[in-house]
Amino acid sequence: MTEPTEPVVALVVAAGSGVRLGGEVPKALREIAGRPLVLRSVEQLAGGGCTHAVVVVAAGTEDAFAAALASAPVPVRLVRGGAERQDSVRLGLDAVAADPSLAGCRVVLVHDAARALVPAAVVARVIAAVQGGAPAVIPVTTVIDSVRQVLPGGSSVVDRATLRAVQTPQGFDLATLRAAHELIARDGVAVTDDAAACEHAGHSVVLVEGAREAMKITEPLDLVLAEAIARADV
Ligand SMILES: Nc1ccn([C@@H]2O[C@H](COP(=O)(O)OP(=O)(O)OP(=O)(O)O)[C@@H](O)[C@H]2O)c(=O)n1
Ligand SMILES: C[C@](O)(CO)[C@H](O)COP(=O)(O)O
Repeated sequence: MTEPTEPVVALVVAAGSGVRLGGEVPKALREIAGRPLVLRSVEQLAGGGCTHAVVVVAAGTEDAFAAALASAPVPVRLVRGGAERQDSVRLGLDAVAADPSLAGCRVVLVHDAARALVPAAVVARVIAAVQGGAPAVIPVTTVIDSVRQVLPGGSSVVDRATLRAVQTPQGFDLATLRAAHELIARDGVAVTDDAAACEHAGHSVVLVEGAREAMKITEPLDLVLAEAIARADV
């Protein structure tokens, strides 16, 4: 008899409002070439090896998200989010831990719905690194532009060779990430991503190669670019 496959859960945070993008609907429901960002994200995560998705959404948007995700390739559970991204992640993690159908899950990937074009190969790299024993894994890209640090006294060049831009999905050992989120909540620490929560808890972070297509759709120009990438099937 074959062993049942261990669940690999994609925790997709989609409870933001997308103020910088503008528009009437939540950003994750905006479409690229006819398909909502949130659906594209779940499809890419499934393509890379995730077996289930927990999608964190704002109160009152559940029906719209359920409709947008009706054709998702893996089982999807919707969870209500919080005021800040880290609150949404923590609430999603609580739902993962409480869900009997996800019992035995050790690997969780936290992903911004806004990074809808992440290649499946990036997802697979992140999963492989966590399954290989890393407690926290993040995809990164090099920085293309020259970078300056601007301070009240003037500005100075920062050596871009030492810099990396951080993307999602970020992959974790589930118990490690839950404990890290409990700790930052207890310590009142604000983080911009989940790797930083793990570092606060004393864990080291492993970097894997990301991809430019996994850019975070944030401003109107990003949506134009994403549309072109999706139609060209880059
Ligand atoms: N309280 C929040 C805030 C953000 N997010 C999610 O975190 C991801 C990264 O956030 P960002 O892309 O900056 O989205 P918004 O916060 O929606 O953007 P804005 O700041 O322009 O309103 C998004 O997928 C967003 O939906 C979330 O789940 N819960
Ligand atoms: C998680 C993230 O996308 C990594 O780059 C980023 O930190 C999200 O930050 P935001 O402030 O919600 O845009």
